[in-house]
Amino acid sequence: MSIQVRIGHGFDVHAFGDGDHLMLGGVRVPHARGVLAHSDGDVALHALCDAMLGALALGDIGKHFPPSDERWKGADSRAFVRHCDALLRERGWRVGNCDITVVCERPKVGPRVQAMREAIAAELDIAIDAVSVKATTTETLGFTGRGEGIAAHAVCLLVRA
Ligand SMILES: Nc1ccn([C@@H]2O[C@H](COP(=O)(O)O)[C@@H](O)[C@H]2O)c(=O)n1
Ligand SMILES: C[C@@]1(CO)OP(=O)(O)OP(=O)(O)OC[C@H]1O
Repeated sequence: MSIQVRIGHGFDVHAFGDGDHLMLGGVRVPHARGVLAHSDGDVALHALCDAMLGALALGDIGKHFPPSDERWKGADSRAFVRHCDALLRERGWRVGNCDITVVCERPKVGPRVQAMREAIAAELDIAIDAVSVKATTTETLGFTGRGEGIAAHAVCLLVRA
């Protein structure tokens, strides 16, 4: 009998830099800082991509979208998610559910969670109740606690498409 589920994990970090907004979970979030990144720096979607790729041992986001490639400069990270989803689907899989945790002191993520879930569910063409987005601070500890950057963890379960 063939395996019917696969699991993947992803983790990403971006340092804060100049700017007036973040892209987070495919949603524009006004903020006093931006992030330093080659693409739009959407840490939540980058972690999700790594979880999707990891579930099928397809490498990581940097392998598929090298930072040395000018095509990805300022890229909308939703395109990375779509590409990863296409890779899964052409192999007979889709995301069954995913769970993302954003780690930062600011901005407050809670008010934008629903919009992020909707954006991600739309990209993956799955039900919104299969997409979880959560947030936590690190109680002022570490680089996130000092407000130097933002991190995200993601896990996803793949099921047969
Ligand atoms: N950037 C963040 C961080 C946290 N939240 C919400 O606040 C709750 C409490 O956070 P703790 O780190 O003290 O556990 C958390 O459960 C989140 O709902 C947030 O919205 N944005
Ligand atoms: C997304 C890519 C695209 O070039 O660059 P960044 O936006 O810097 O993001 P990172 O999380 O470091 O992943 C590496 C790259 O694939």
